[in-house]
Amino acid sequence: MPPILTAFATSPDRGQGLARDMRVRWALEELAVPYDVQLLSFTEMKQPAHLARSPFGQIPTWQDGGRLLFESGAIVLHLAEQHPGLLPADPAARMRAIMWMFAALNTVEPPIVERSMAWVLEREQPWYAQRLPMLEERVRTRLSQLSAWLGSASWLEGEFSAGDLMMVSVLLRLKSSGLLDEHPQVVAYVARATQRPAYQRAFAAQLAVFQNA
Ligand SMILES: N[C@@H](CCC(=O)N[C@@H](CSCc1ccc([N+](=O)[O-])cc1)C(=O)NCC(=O)O)C(=O)O
Repeated sequence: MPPILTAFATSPDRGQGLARDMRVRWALEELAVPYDVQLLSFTEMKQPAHLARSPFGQIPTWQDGGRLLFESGAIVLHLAEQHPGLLPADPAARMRAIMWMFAALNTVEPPIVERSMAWVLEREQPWYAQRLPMLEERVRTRLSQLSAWLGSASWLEGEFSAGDLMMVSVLLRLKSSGLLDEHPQVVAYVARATQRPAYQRAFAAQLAVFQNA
């Protein structure tokens, strides 16, 4: 029985690949690991059967035989440890690639999500107009720092790794914000990654869910 990834039955992003199952799908395609998808409604995600998979009632989760994981970062790391292709063999280089996964999730993603969620939840509030510049400045700071590190390099550390996959997955949430466009080297980095055939296959698969919903 193939491993099972859980995902939204009807993604709120209309198939634009912003839900966090997308980064796991991308890793699976890069590693050529076959998998099935179990689509869940918002209601199903809060039922005991799914809470047993994710205590937070979220997607994605990963079930492979007796192994059960939640957290997209943990799932991608597990897959990258189990299959060659997303982490270097050299221990020092491997740790640097994993370091960039943490940087994506712990340093770059938080201001991006905070800005995005403020729009979703606070845009009608009187303080939103005053708060937005501060939120955007925090995102700009990380984009500037990332751009400075990248320079004209193709990837964060030589070869494409799970660190790049996670970083680009995080940056894509800025796709419609205009903030990325202020950093041409970051724009080129994201474009380079999303032109990868594995990304294209993963994107098409999750878009098909929305189109067939
Ligand atoms: N840290 C966890 C976070 C998982 C998570 O946020 N899951 C979201 C879906 S991806 C987050 C997401 C949702 C929608 C968009 N969008 O653009 O529409 C983008 C990202 C979820 O299950 N939400 C339902 C809930 O919390 O009840 C991980 O990385 O796996």
